[in-house]
Amino acid sequence: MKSRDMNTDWIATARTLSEALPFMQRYAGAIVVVKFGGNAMGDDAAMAEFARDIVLMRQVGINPVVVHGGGPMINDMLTKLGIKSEFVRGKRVTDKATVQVVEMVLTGLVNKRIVQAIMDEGGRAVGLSGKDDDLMVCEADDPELGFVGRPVEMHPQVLRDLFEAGIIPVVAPVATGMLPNETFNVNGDTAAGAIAGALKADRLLLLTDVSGVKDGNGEVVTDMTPEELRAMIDDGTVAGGMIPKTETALKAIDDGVRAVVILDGRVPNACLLELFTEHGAGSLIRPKR
Ligand SMILES: Nc1ncnc2c1ncn2[C@@H]1O[C@H](COP(=O)(O)OP(=O)(O)O)[C@@H](O)[C@H]1O
Ligand SMILES: CC(=O)N[C@@H](CCC(=O)OP(=O)(O)O)C(=O)O
Repeated sequence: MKSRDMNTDWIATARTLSEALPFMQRYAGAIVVVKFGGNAMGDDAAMAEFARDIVLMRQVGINPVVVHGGGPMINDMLTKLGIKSEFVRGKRVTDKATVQVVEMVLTGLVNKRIVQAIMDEGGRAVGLSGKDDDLMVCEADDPELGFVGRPVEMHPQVLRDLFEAGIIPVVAPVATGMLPNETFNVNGDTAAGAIAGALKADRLLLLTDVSGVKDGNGEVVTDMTPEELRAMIDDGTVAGGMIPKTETALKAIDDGVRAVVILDGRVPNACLLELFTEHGAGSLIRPKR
């Protein structure tokens, strides 16, 4: 197995290592689900850095699960194939031809790129989709959206088995249905939330291409309750791709996830900054204590 020296740049970003250690101890044994959005992925160097963070999380005793997106990569392939695509409320309208491309791109190109990056950084990763071991079973979300799935049944034991074996699961948001041969395209945020909820995860980190949830003045709200976030969705402050993300956050908290963070995945060491520093990163959503 290939192995590289552990990168410790983030320690320079964290104020001191002594600041990070208590957080590392606090999170030992924790389940952290990380949604890695297509817009947050960046180039090979950024991918390697993300993978290094995930491997470091595992090395300090966290059980990370990576759930990825890949919207821009699906767009590229659909364009090459001359298939038009549109989004309604942040979700891709998905016909039969589109769902085939989605499965091909997400479970093939994108999933394996992330698995390989984690392996290159000295971790152990296994890629799967919602179809594997029936991890995520869906039904149609909305007739207007075609083969877009809403998770209705989760079987997360396969993820616990992988934790036990020291393996980092990397999940593509493609799912099976209740009927034979059904395939559903699931929004990556929705899939990450369903997985985090099924595992009652300690943290759900939603990595995206903005620094957090912004208020009407464009300022990132660093700490909010589910009720405050609901109000921002209802008054239209939250729009586009941020809608499924924030709806996911609210549902995940309802399902028993302790806290959700929406943060900029393009920032170096974003996950480590959030988990292992006092100030954290992005927008933290958690119930009032
Ligand atoms: N209130 C808001 N705060 C932050 N971003 C918002 C807000 N409302 C809409 N957005 C948009 O949501 C986008 C994030 O969603 P999306 O592009 O689907 O991300 P990803 O590909 O990472 O899942 C941001 O780039 C931004 O343009
Ligand atoms: C139903 C739906 O919209 N599915 C998404 C799945 C990928 C995804 O969520 O990618 P990002 O996280 O990069 O946006 C899509 O087809 O684009």
